[in-house]
Amino acid sequence: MSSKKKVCIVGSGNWGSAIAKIIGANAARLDSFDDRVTMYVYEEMIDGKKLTEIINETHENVKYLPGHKLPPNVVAVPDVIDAAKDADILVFVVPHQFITRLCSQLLGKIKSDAVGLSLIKGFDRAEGGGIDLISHIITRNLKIPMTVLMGANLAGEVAEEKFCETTIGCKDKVLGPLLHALLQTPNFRVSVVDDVDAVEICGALKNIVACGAGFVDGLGLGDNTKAAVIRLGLMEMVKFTELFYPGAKSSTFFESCGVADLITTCYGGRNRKVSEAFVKTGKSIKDLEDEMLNGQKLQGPFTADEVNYMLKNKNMEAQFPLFTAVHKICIGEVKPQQFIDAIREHPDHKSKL
Ligand SMILES: NC(=O)C1=CN([C@@H]2O[C@H](COP(=O)(O)OP(=O)(O)OC[C@H]3O[C@@H](n4cnc5c(N)ncnc54)[C@H](O)[C@@H]3O)[C@@H](O)[C@H]2O)C=CC1
Ligand SMILES: O=C(CO)COP(=O)(O)O
Repeated sequence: MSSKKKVCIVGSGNWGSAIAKIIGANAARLDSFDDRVTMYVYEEMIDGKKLTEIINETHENVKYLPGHKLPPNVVAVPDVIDAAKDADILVFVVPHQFITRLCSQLLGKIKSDAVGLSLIKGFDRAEGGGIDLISHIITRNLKIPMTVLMGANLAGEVAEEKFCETTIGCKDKVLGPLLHALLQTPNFRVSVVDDVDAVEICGALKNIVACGAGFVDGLGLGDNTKAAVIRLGLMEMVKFTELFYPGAKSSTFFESCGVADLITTCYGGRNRKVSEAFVKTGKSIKDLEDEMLNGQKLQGPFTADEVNYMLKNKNMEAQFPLFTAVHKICIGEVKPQQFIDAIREHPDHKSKL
């Protein structure tokens, strides 16, 4: 890598724009980074004008993070290859359903010694009936080493610079401090751990639990019920990680990427909000996503589907009743009113004497 690292943010949605505020300001402030940060923007027209032009003229992503100025050194680029080709550090932050296509566009077009940081929460289906981590997909497709950043980070609050924490998963002792410097601010406190896969798995799975929390709210059940759903969801997250990714550290669940992200998403996230409306209105998740999120994308229902694909193939649905119920409710196979019945006999309720 060259001495001043060039950074490209691949994505410009709600979280992509919030993190661009931090990365842009730190890159301008710190000698280790090139001032100019490119941001790949999936082009769309807003009131007859290109979103990239609006961002470059007003320094505001008026669609996905209105009301917040991006640093002027963050440059919106509509072509992902132009945005990424010179970068030493690629920060991936698109809804997970778009990553495979983006990788195929970038293949062979980026620096061979570039490194990646994924902020993407989700999985994809793998051949053979399992699932793939998004960072593994990127490494396999682009042949670059990957790190991840996950945490209790609702984008709007991060953009407002309210105090919070986050977790970077990185095994490399040189790269870890560099990424820490690129991301940390007085109000965005970064811990770096080496349990990379577990950090990412936490970030993906909590979105399924958040849908369950939304069902609880839609059904008018109380805080105790939501706490039970959060706890049972956490137990399933731990079991899933232990079974399918052995070697993960239990301490990772106590980082921001674990229990803290689970809590914030189950109270303030989009998956919770849309799942509540799903119960109250009877409309489909897709229609509600379109109506309520102005182009932002839900990750929870897709993630529940991907996880269920694997659990079903392994005949293990019964061991994960909460993940399974959330999926079946999202696809309309089970009524939301049956959610509590689905977790009433949870395997975690057996006597532990
Ligand atoms: N929003 C949040 O509070 C947080 C989100 N995340 C994660 O970050 C990732 C990205 O989320 P957000 O930035 O919030 O995105 P978002 O939910 O705002 O999604 C909209 C973005 O998707 C882009 N898009 C739409 N169609 C596309 C296509 N065909 N190809 C490529 N891009 C397309 C849009 O241009 C826009 O940039 C997700 O995995 C999410 O779970 C993580 C932490 C916080
Ligand atoms: O991941 C998030 C907060 O850390 C955002 O969650 P939602 O996608 O449910 O808004």
